[in-house]
This record gives sequence, C-alpha cells and structure tokens, in this order.
Amino acid sequence: MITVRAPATSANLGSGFDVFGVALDRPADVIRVERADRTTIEITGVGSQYIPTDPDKNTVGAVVDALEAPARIEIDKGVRPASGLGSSAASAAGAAVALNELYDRGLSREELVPIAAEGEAVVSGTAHADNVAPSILGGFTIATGDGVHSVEADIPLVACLPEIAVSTRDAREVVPETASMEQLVETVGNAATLTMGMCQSDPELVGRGMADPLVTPARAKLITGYEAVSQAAREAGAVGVTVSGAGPSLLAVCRDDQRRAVATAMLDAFADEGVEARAYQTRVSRGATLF
Ligand SMILES: Nc1ncnc2c1ncn2[C@@H]1O[C@H](COP(=O)(O)OP(=O)(O)O)[C@@H](O)[C@H]1O
Ligand SMILES: N[C@@H](CCOP(=O)(O)O)C(=O)O
Repeated sequence: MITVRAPATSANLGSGFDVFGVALDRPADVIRVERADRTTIEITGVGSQYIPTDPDKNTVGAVVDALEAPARIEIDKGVRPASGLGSSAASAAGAAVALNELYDRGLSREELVPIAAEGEAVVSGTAHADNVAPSILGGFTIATGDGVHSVEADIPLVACLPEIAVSTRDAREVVPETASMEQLVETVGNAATLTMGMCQSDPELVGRGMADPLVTPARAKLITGYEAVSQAAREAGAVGVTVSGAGPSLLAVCRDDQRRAVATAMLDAFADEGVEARAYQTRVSRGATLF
C-alpha cells in the first residue's frame, strides 16, 4: 500500500486568477492506494458525507483513468469540501502522486500536474491547475497553458474557513467576462509584485500584490461578512487579505508574530456576523509527501 499526504492549497491569491497557488502546511488529505482489478473509493474525515464515492464523480477517478491505474483507494479528508482550500484538488494531487508510485509510471511531479487537473474538470467544469500544482509541487506555483513553475517561499498565512459552502462551479459563474485596460494594467502590476514577494519571501510585497480589482470583488459578495472580516484582519496586522480560491475561505498574509492576532480578529468578525468559522495559522509549505 502507498500512502501520500497531500496539502490544502490556496489558489488565485487575488491577482493571479486561475494561475497562482500556494501549498499550505495544514490541513491535508491522506490518500492510500492498493492495486486492484477495478477502482473503489472509500472516504472518511471532514465533509466525507458530501463527497461521491463513484469514480466517475470523484476527482480521483479522472486521475485513475489518465494513469490507467485501477486501485482500491482510501481518502481521509482533512480539507473540507467546498472550502476554497483546494479540497477536491488535494485528493486528485495525492492520488496522482500515489498511483504514479504504485504503478511505477515514472512521471515527474511536473508531468503529474495536468493529470491531476483532469480531476478538477469533473467538479468545476475546467481543468484549472492552480490548486493541484502547489499540492503536488509545494511552494508558490504559476500554472499556465505552457506548464508550471514553482518556487519555495516562506510566508506566514492565516486561512479562515467559515461555515458557509461556496462551490467552485457556482463561484466561477460570477467571474466578470471582460476587463478594462486600466484593470488589466493594475492586475499585471499586482501579480508581478506578488511574484517578486514570493521569490524574496517578503510578506509585505505578497500582501500588496494580492489586491485585485476584477474577480475578488465579485466573489466577495458570496461570502457573508467578507468586508468586515477582511478589515478586522488588516487592523490586526495583515498586510493583504483576499478570497482563498473560489471561497468561502479568506486568506490573510502577515508576519509570524501576528498570526494569532489576525486569526482571532477574523474569527471574532465572522462571529459578529453570526457565522461560525475556524482559522488555520499556516504558512507556504511543501507539496505532497510519500510515506
Ligand atoms: N475527492 C474529493 N474531495 C473533495 N471534494 C470532492 C472530491 N471528489 C469530488 N468532490 C466534489 O467536489 C466539490 C468540492 O470541490 P470544490 O467546489 O472545488 O471545493 P474546494 O474549493 O474545497 O476544492 C464537492 O461537490 C465534492 O462533492
Ligand atoms: N482558480 C480557481 C480556484 C478554485 O479553488 P478552490 O479551492 O475554491 O477549489 C477558481 O478561482 O475558480
């Protein structure tokens, strides 16, 4: 049996819609695979009751097909589905790494990214790779049609997950179809600033570069309390706050010694809006680990 721990991820980071992503050091899914004649999936853990075990509807099923690697698969969910923390991607990424090993396919981590992204198409309609790339490779990743680039980065983060469900499929429908030249120029500038910040492990630059005039304002409306929670995080020291992935989680960048205060401020602000939430004091971390 092969066991892989695949981390949660935060995609977009504001200015990098469908392109940027980071691996988080927690939470994570654990995937176990064993060779079998036909594929079966067992799921335990957080939110498992909402996840289909039918391989045609689960993200790991598409990975099995792409690698031609039937298996008995156990998924222990640490990442809640519909969280904005790459739940569906963590399973797909973990399965890709585990099945590649189980069947000795010899693919590189980079080559596994488009294979795991097929799983995302099953649930959100597009094979976006911005969650599976960091879950497989770790660090900060840039996923484009031409492939993927990754860099290690040491950035403290708080991911705050409210008890609201926002499906990625629904949140993709509110993304504006057009942008003005002014918005494009601003977004390119922010994305470049963020990339520089990741390369230099500089939270200040990363936070500044997360600003986004296009996608985030449209999606913030789907998250009860977004403005209040975002403002509370900033007042507690966060240098940047945005929607994590498609939401409903929020992602805040701060200094190490401010994470606890930022997490508390975000939880209190959600509570004031009548929304229960949990906060992960986390950081940019490594990708899927084989045991
Ligand atoms: N292995 C899986 N893990 C989590 N969710 C899955 C999995 N396979 C299919 N799903 C479905 O994907 C949806 C959650 O994915 P998504 O909306 O992208 O949320 P997230 O932002 O957490 O990835 C749910 O409808 C869930 O049932
Ligand atoms: N780029 C995608 C990312 C979705 O991330 P998730 O964690 O919410 O699945 C999008 O923004 O739609």
